[in-house]
Amino acid sequence: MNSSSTAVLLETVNFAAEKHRNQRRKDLDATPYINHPIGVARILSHEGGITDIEVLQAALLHDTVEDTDTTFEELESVFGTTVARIVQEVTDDKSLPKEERKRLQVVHAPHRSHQAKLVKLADKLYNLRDLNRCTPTGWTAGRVQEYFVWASQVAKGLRGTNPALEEKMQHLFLERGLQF
Ligand SMILES: Nc1nc2c(ncn2[C@@H]2O[C@H](COP(=O)(O)OP(=O)(O)O)[C@@H](OP(=O)(O)OP(=O)(O)O)[C@H]2O)c(=O)[nH]1
Ligand SMILES: [Mn+2]
Repeated sequence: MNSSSTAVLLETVNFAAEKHRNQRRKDLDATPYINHPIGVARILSHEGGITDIEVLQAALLHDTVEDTDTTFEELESVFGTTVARIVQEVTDDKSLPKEERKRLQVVHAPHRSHQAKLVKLADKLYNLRDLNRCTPTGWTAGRVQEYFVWASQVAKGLRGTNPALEEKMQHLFLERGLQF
């Protein structure tokens, strides 16, 4: 990594950390939310072998618009059109009912760009591992299994994107008796 990409990644992770500063994960420890986007970017780099800096930046920023006051215009002006576009592709429309948002993820997944599919794949892999690590507060075992079933439907539309990540995901689905 050259010195300018190091600086770019630090700017990006700092932006995401400030945006998510008041958010916590749903686990018992109330882990800082920023652990999730950092972990998603780390899966892409460390496990997926991804070096495309705009994909790694989009991974760090992927929940900022969905879950904080960040706008796409803001992302575009700070990080450029490609990063903003990838984040936009992986952002749910929170004005829609939850069932519809979940349905649209399944429908849209196969049509996303390669860069957006990478971020989606790593996002799901992180969240599935997190569910195996501990059950979010208020979730039943049935709700956890339902999330795995739905994630497997989304992940089917992401096949052919990154063999290493897909193989790891496949193991998680097989453990739950699901096809991928
Ligand atoms: N497994 C897990 N997930 C947690 C935890 N804390 C927060 N989340 C977030 O919750 C979302 C999954 O929960 P759901 O009930 O299905 O979705 P919702 O938050 O949109 O209502 C994920 O959002 P997302 O990243 O936007 O992904 P997606 O599921 O919407 O694709 C995930 O990052 C936690 O402790 N464990
Ligand atoms: Mn996420």
